Amino acid sequence: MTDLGSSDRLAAALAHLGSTIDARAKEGDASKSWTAKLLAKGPESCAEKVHEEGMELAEAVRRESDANVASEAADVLYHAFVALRSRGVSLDDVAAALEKRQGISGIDEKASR
Ligand SMILES: N=c1c2ncn([C@@H]3O[C@H](COP(=O)(O)OP(=O)(O)OP(=O)(O)O)[C@@H](O)[C@H]3O)c2ncn1[C@@H]1O[C@H](COP(=O)(O)O)[C@@H](O)[C@H]1O
Repeated sequence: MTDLGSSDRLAAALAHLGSTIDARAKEGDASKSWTAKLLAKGPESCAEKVHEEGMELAEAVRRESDANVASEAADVLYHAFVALRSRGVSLDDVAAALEKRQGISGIDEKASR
C-alpha cells in the first residue's frame, strides 16, 4: 500500500481553490459558474451536494479504480469548500479544528467523551 505522504501540491491546489470560491462568491455569475450557482441556492443545497459526493466517494472506495477514488475525493473537497463558504466558515476555522486534534488519538478522544 502506498503512503499518503505530504503534498505541497495539494496544499497549493486547496489554497487556489479556496481563493477561486471566494472570488465566485463575490462576483460569480450563476449562469456561468457552478460555484456561484450552488452558493446562490444556499447552505441546504450545498449540504445535499456534500452528502451526494460523499456517497459517490464511498462507492468509489468500495469498488472503483484508484483514478476514480482520487477524482471523487476531489469532488468531495470542492463541494465541502463551497459548503463552508455558504456557511461563512473559513479555512482557518477548519485548520484550527484540525490543529486541536493533532497528537490526540481518536480512540482516546472518544473514550474521554
Ligand atoms: N473543483 C471544481 C469542481 N468539482 C466538481 N465540480 C462541478 O460539480 C458539478 C457536479 O455536478 P453533478 O453532481 O451533476 O456531477 P457528478 O457528480 O460529476 O455527476 P454524476 O456522476 O452525479 O452524474 C459538475 O458541474 C462539476 O463540474 C466543480 N466545479 C468547479 N470546481 C473548481 O471551481 C472552479 C470554478 O468553477 P466555476 O464556479 O464553475 O467557474 C473551477 O475552475 C474548479 O477549480
